[in-house]
Amino acid sequence: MGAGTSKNSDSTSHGDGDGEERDEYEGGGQLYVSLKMENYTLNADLLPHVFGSASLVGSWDSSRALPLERESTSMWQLSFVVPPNHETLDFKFLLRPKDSNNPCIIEEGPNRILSGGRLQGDARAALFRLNADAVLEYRVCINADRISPFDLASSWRAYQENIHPSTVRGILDVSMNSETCFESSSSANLELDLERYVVPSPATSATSGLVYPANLAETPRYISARKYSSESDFSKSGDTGSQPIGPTADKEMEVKIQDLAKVSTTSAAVEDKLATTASPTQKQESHKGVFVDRGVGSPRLVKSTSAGTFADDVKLGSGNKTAMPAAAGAVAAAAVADQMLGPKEDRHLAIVLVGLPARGKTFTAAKLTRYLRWLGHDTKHFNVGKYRRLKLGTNQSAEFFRGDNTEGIEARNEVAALAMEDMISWMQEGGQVGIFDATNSTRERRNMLMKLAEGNCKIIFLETLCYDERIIERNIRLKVQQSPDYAEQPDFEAGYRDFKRRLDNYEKVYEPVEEGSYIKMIDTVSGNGGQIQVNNISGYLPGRIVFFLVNTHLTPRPILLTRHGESQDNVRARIGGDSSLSDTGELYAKKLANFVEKRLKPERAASIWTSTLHRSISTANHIVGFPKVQWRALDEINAGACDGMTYLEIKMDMPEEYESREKDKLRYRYPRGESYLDVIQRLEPVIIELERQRAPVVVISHQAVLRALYAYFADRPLKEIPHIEVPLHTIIEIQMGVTGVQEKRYKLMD
Ligand SMILES: Nc1ncnc2c1ncn2[C@@H]1O[C@H](COP(=O)(O)OP(=O)(O)O)[C@@H](O)[C@H]1O
Ligand SMILES: O=P(O)(O)OC[C@H]1O[C@@](CO)(OP(=O)(O)O)[C@@H](O)[C@@H]1O
Repeated sequence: MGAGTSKNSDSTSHGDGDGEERDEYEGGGQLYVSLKMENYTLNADLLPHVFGSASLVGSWDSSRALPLERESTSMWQLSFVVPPNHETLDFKFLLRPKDSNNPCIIEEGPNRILSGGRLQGDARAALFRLNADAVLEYRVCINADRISPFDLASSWRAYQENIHPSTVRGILDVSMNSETCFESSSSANLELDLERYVVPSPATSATSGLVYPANLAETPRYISARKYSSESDFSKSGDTGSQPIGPTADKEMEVKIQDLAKVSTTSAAVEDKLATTASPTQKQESHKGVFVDRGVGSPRLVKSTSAGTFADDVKLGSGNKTAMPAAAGAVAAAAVADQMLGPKEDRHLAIVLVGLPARGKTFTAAKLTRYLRWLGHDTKHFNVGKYRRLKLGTNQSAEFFRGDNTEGIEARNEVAALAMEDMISWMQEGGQVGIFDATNSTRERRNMLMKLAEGNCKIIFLETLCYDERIIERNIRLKVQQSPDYAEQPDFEAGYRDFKRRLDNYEKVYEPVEEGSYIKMIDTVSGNGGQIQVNNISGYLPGRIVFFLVNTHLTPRPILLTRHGESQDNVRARIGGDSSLSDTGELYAKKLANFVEKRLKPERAASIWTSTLHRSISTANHIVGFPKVQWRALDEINAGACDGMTYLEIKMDMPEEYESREKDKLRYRYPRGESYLDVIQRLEPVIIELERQRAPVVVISHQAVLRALYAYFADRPLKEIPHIEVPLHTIIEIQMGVTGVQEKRYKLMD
């Protein structure tokens, strides 16, 4: 943190403290409430919560109580900030059973009262009556610290210590203005109805939340466009155009999909074609389940046809199938690091999902694919369900999935082998990471896959386990709604019953992964953090994948992306620089503050992230009540020798530079500056942090940076990034949720 201008707070924990400094921070102070509960007799089924009189803690509605987060095996904690002029806060702890059918258990005794920033009474224990004979006791520790905005920012900084935000020109790198610091001019005031400002999102917007992610996975090779019939997955998902729907939909696949309206071939022809794609050997071996206990990372991997030279291998994004481009020597360092420096077997990596149905495998596969592609790793998602539907149709009942249905097992193994063969062929052409998405729930199936992969790629199993019945129930319902398997089942309840039976069939034969290299995600979406277990994982890319998975979760929250208000340099059409806002930009800053206040009011906590440049920091100036964090990583693309010039000046004075950039804007690096690929690499920690945050975040940054960030959420290919439209004075709201990402745009100024 910058200059230590904070005043020390007077702790009022447990009602201690004389309160003489009560008014010290009035008008500027905050009350930082920190709650801890400790109990050594582990009862994982009861989750500590707090509820009380303020809406922040649910207005005495136990269903809206705030959960405490697990800090260690025995300790739970929660911190929140109460506005400076808060009224008395009455609250109580409660234990919420994991099984929602059981009632909450509210602590015994009177309400706890926090008044004028002081806690009344000294109850250091919370007693919960489980039944007539049993009482569960938690040790509690409550701190209510009146602190200056600077202290609050400082504690925020401590919490964020792994972010390394920078300090610039004496401005605190983390700050918080707690009171309105601008006169609300009528022109800056927003109408209360935010919907008025909604503008349409582009056709390529972030819509994964609306599309079942399996539909966006790879389509089997060798199916010529003619072979698509109206029975295919694409027609099920509502696509009738010449391209599959959704942002990632098979953009680079060899098969071009024609206008479905013009295609008359039947699904039988597709089946027929699919049936002939498996090699005879593969067909014979597909379900034998020969046990190949070879672990992973077979030295034979280097035999892959594409494992020849580095230049042959490197493909930045899935668009460029040639060797390294000449464009100004630009290279996405991380995208090639493992290929150049890492172990050879990392060149082709298969992440093989394992798990019962409705455990988030396809969701996780799609998300991981998006992340790795964005980083520049050539990655494809192979969904065996999609292969099955294309080969066998969508109307397989639960019986088909019985563990003793030999025909069903054979058919399922066959489509799995087909998908695996496609994946390996693609890797041999230079593909780097294949995400193989199926239940793969028996050892026999996994052995078959390991055998197919032998000498071709390294396999890491990624098992998703979930023991939270409420989440499983929610997932089942989502699946019945979303999966093409039930697209033709008009009766939801009938679909639901069938899916439950399918699940039972899988459960009977399920064998958790214990072999080879694996990552297990255990209850990672239950809200308590869950666990990630890893076994025999090494290498650059696997490490990165684990780190990504550790940080992602499903807590719904919005991420608001906006450029700074118009700057003086924008008016003069000069790039880069560090100018202040124009009058129009100032007005936007005020409107933005209004917008943020209105939009995020219902949210419990949020933070504002800016770059370290004036125009970004000033755009956040009027936003009050939320911590602000400056990130150097959010600074605009560094235009190096061209900084401060207009595009016309560059064209006239540095024509070669201008032309190089025109030719390959993604890879072009300004002399002594950056390329878009450089920007993407430096934004990776920002993406991880955005994934990790559970509260809303407002990112006020710059055109190039926002193009890169937006591309991650909207799953846009690398090559499109420098051309994505990110207009001034527009807010792109990315809603992260249990079905994926959705986008909404607001334009605040005409
Ligand atoms: N790690 C996870 N554990 C449990 N549920 C998850 C996880 N990740 C995502 N989900 C939820 O599971 C829902 C269904 O996921 P899906 O990927 O279709 O399941 P599967 O492929 O395992 O059948 C998703 O919409 C998401 O809300
Ligand atoms: O990559 P291009 O299309 O040049 O866009 C990036 C440019 O956008 C600008 C405006 O022209 O960003 P900013 O949002 O910071 O104002 C320049 O500073 C920056 O160099």
